[in-house]
Amino acid sequence: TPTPNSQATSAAANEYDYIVIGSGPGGGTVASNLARANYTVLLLDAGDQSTANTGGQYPAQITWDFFVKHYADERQTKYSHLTWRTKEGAYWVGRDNPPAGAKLLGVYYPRGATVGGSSMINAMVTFLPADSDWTHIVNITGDQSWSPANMRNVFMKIEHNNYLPKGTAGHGFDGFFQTMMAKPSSVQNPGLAALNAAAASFGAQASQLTAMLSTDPNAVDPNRDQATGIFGLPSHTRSNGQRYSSRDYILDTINLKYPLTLSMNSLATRILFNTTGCTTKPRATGVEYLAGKSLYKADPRYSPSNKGILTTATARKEVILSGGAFNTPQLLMLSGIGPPDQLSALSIPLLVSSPGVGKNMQDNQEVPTVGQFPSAGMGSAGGCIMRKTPFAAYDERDVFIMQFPGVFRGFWPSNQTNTKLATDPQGSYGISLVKMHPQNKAGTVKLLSKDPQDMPEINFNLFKEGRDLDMGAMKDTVAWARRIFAAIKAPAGPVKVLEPPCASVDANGSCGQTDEDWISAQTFGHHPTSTAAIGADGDANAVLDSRFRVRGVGGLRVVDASVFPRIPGVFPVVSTFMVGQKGADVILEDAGKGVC
Ligand SMILES: Cc1cc2nc3c(=O)[nH]c(=O)nc-3n(C[C@H](O)[C@H](O)[C@H](O)COP(=O)(O)OP(=O)(O)OC[C@H]3O[C@@H](n4cnc5c(N)ncnc54)[C@H](O)[C@@H]3O)c2cc1C
Repeated sequence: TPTPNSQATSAAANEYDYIVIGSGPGGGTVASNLARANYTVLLLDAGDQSTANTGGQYPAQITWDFFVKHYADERQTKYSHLTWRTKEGAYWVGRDNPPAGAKLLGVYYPRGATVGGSSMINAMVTFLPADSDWTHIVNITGDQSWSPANMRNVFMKIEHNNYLPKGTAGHGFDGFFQTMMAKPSSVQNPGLAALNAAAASFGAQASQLTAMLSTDPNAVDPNRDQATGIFGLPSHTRSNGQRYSSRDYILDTINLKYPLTLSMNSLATRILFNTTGCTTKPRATGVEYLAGKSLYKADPRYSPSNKGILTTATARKEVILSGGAFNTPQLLMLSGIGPPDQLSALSIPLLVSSPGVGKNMQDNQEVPTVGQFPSAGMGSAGGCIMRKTPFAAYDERDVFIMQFPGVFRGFWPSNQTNTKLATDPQGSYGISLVKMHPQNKAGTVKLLSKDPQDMPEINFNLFKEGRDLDMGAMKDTVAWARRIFAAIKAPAGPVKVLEPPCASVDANGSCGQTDEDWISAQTFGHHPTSTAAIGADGDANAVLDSRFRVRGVGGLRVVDASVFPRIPGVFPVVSTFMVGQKGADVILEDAGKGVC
């Protein structure tokens, strides 16, 4: 455990140049960079430095268990892996016939709550967004520093590439963010059969497969966002495959004796303001937090007797909020910045009317198409597939696909007690689609109480907006996956398609409305973004300006996955590390200018 750096605490106790709340890819990067510029920084995280990461599981030591809604109506009850709390206090997962007296919690949605945030529990896929995601920010704000070319420079600045020859265009080799892409030496069935069928669907030959699986999807290429087919899959790992997260960057910064103080087990509860600190608007002056372990109710180890010790810290310059897409809007609202109706309903004094806080939430929707091979096989080929469907919103590729033995149906607590929960038969194989560029921006994070230890209500309101495009692309890809399975012949095949279930598939592989109902019930996600978004001057829903400043106050910025007006690409983590870097750069540019 690192000890606070002696330089960090200056004359006044608990007073720093900057205070950063949350140590994920956004906050961990911004805090480390500010400290590396020799400013004193306090980094608060509600979690600690436990290392219980067993790959794929979500251990209590490092995870917050959120339970979310996909819909506000009865469609919510159709998901087959709903989580319930039994009378005895255990988790029970399933849809039908829960134990008598069990209470429906919702759809399990884990988040990393530890030093390193969700970059400690995520799947580490490192996939740059489309250029148009950056151009969108330029278009709405006029800030050219968000141009795709400049954001590529930001990526090159942070990246420490471990898989390409040094000097490869568009990549960085001297940054902190470790990336790696394994190149397959051999591909075996059943993955080989699935990939060969996929390659053929793009008009490619089986002999090209190994080369395609080694193709860098993050290469700088003007046609990248149109390119479809099979690619390699980079991850944020070291050259030996070990996870690299913002925790590593934070600990390196501390070990190098930069003035970064890491305060773990510290749940921020409110941002403190001097209401006339910037003459006409309030100025953030510090943070109130509860010191103690497992204080948030999403922490599976929470106990009502955990009250914590109320503590304050002062920021001489600025406070940076990086709690992630659920907790950043919660903390803004607890601090009086948010939709006036919600705050007044909970008697929270309104500091700034900001109706966009907790709105605009987006997620990349996933769903597997499940086939059953005649014999079980473990041969996995890795890599990924990109498609462009007729429903592409921005005339760019719009669906990402992974395929592997076994089936990924989303998340549920591993310590659940339903012994009858269906398991997949031998030979099951999932072709999992991830819908990128979702058009639905109707997700919300709303306060349920003014108690900072409570979880907010999280509702993705799926398919409420842009249904034709989002659902159209997902249905189109399910039909494509059925065609892939149908193309696999002996000896690897034939493959029986189990899901989505269908009595009568049409010639194209579609099951029409039945597919639509299945997708609507069984889709899931884990990339929430955009709940405190950057937007144009004059847009009432723009919580931030293009320099991450919270509108209506001085001395407060948001730097995390909440800031994106549009969810970036198919996997948000690399974009969030980039935002951490960009955030630190603009804060340092502004450091001499005063915060008002
Ligand atoms: C299971 C899973 C798999 C994923 N897989 C991928 C993937 O393969 N590729 C990809 O690109 N993305 C993936 N993601 C998403 C990605 O990890 C996130 O988008 C990213 O980590 C968001 O970074 P962030 O800084 O916004 O917030 P987070 O990483 O969520 O970090 C927020 C931090 O803030 C702390 N915090 C919150 N509230 C408070 C408070 N009040 N006081 C103090 N501390 C607080 C939390 O403890 C946490 O450490 C995955 C996410 C999950 C959960």
